[in-house]
Amino acid sequence: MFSALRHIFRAAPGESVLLLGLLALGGLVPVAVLGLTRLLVDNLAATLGSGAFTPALLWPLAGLALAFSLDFFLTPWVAYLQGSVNEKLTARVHVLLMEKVGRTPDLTPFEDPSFHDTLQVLRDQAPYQPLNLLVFLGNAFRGGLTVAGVLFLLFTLAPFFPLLLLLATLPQALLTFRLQKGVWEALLFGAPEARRMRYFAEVLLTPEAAKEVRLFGLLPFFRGRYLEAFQSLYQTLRRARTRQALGASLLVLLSALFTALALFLGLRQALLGAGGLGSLVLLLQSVGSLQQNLYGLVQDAGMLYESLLYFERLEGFLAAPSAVEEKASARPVAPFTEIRFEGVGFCYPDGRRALEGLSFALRKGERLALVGENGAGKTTLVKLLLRFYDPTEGRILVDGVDLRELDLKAWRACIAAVFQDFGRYALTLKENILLSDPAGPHDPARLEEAARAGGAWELVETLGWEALLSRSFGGTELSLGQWQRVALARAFFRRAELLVLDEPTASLDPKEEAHLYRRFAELTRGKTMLLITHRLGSVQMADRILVLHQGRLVEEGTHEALLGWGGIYAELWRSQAGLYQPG
Ligand SMILES: Nc1ncnc2c1ncn2[C@@H]1O[C@H](COP(=O)(O)OP(=O)(O)OP(=O)(O)O)[C@@H](O)[C@H]1O
Repeated sequence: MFSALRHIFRAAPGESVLLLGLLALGGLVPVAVLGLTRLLVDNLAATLGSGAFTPALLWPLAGLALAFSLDFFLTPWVAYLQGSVNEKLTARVHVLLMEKVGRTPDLTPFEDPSFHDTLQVLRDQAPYQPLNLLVFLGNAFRGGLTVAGVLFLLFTLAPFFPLLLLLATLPQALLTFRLQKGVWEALLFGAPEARRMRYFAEVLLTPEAAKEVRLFGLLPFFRGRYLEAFQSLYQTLRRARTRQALGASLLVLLSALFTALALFLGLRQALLGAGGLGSLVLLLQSVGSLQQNLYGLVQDAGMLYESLLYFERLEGFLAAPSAVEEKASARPVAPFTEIRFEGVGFCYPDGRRALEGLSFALRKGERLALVGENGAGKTTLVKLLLRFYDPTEGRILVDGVDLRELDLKAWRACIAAVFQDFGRYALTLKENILLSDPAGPHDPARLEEAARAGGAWELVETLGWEALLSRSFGGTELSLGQWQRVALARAFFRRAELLVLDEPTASLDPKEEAHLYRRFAELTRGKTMLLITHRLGSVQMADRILVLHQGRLVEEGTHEALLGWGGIYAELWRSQAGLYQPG
């Protein structure tokens, strides 16, 4: 509760306080109406037949008129403030999620299905759970004040009235609380299905798979998968909701019984002549008002509970520790002379082994190529070097210091990379390049140098720096090879000591690829480079080649030495060279 309130106040401090004030005022209006009605009726009974409008009648009447108009006046302003606080609160929740996920230094959470599930639920419900919290918290607060005020008025008639009416509603309140929890848990429990539903819908609704969907006629397949997941989630939710509705209906009987008893006792008291006429009117009105307000309160409290659970879940998610620890006393990073892998092994969180007993050194200024079949562990090695994961065995030393001891941000600042699945951002061409160093400086000469290095200068000349690279936002769409040039330019724009290129030319045409590799010596002057590629023609320019096979380092040497060795590299080379031989 406290954490949810903290979020509300942090999101919109002034508006939340104002909202609370208006709600309190709104909560007291029905109590004032009841009290004034009683006064009016009692005073009317005393002056009945005189025909005179005495101040004793006019004051309560004016009070009533004021109370009714206050109620009308408050409604739009409460809605205004609720809307405004909700927008700010929703944005705050999204920013907190983005910050948490964006600041997590490693990729481990993405391996965990429960991380995706929780994130999905938190994102899906972000547009309405904060609003629910506000509305139901507001209603519960206002309803609570009304109920307390009415109970107090009833208490002045006889102490057993409030007691009976509480008995009529309390069990229902408790049951609603318990069952609401069931619905929420079912929703969370059902989250993997919800995530699958979203995925199957996205396959059909987004452009990524649009070509295959049409060519292979995949609509029935993915629609079917979507409906299967929906049925499974729906059954779980329906069971929980049925239990809730049945339980609440049964308790209505109990509630009716106690209310009837209270009414009977009230009438009996009036018949026996205890209290004035105003007291009888107060009792009759209070029963209706209490019924309505208490039932509303119970409903609101149940919904409020669900929202509070949402915020509890959000807090847990935000507080979850990361697998890659950033040391408070991290060592600063100086330009390195050697990176050494020492008996490095790695298993992914699902237990899959990707690397084993890997030992080698990468020296400053060296151009090292990594080759190996699909799944040999090349990309995993890069992920460890960038500390997206920590090795599960052995260590990586930078000039003798364990990578885990180094300041992570400063370490990453030394590295530029083109990943296999490089980013394609719906931003301008210029922004797509300068993203590798968003803090700048972004002088035109530096940008041009990077664009030329990556082979993207032609694009700049044709489209212009400010061209928006996204069809869905009304801009231009690039071909995959053009996107790869932009990704290369981005990597070259970063002032980095170490350049990591994972299949950097996979989508380039042969002319551009050859052009790039011919200029490599110039482009990587003064830098250390790690190149992963299946195109063995291009690794000849590397100073040294490492061959990985099933996660192990099996061969190491220059192109000529490895060819002479006659091992896996020579075999890969021969099979690739064979593709270009006639016959
Ligand atoms: N996130 C992951 N979770 C579990 N296993 C993974 C994950 N990523 C990769 N692997 C497994 O680790 C092994 C090494 O994968 P890696 O991506 O490093 O290979 P690679 O040599 O880069 O392959 P390719 O040439 O196809 O890019 C593979 O068996 C792969 O299935």
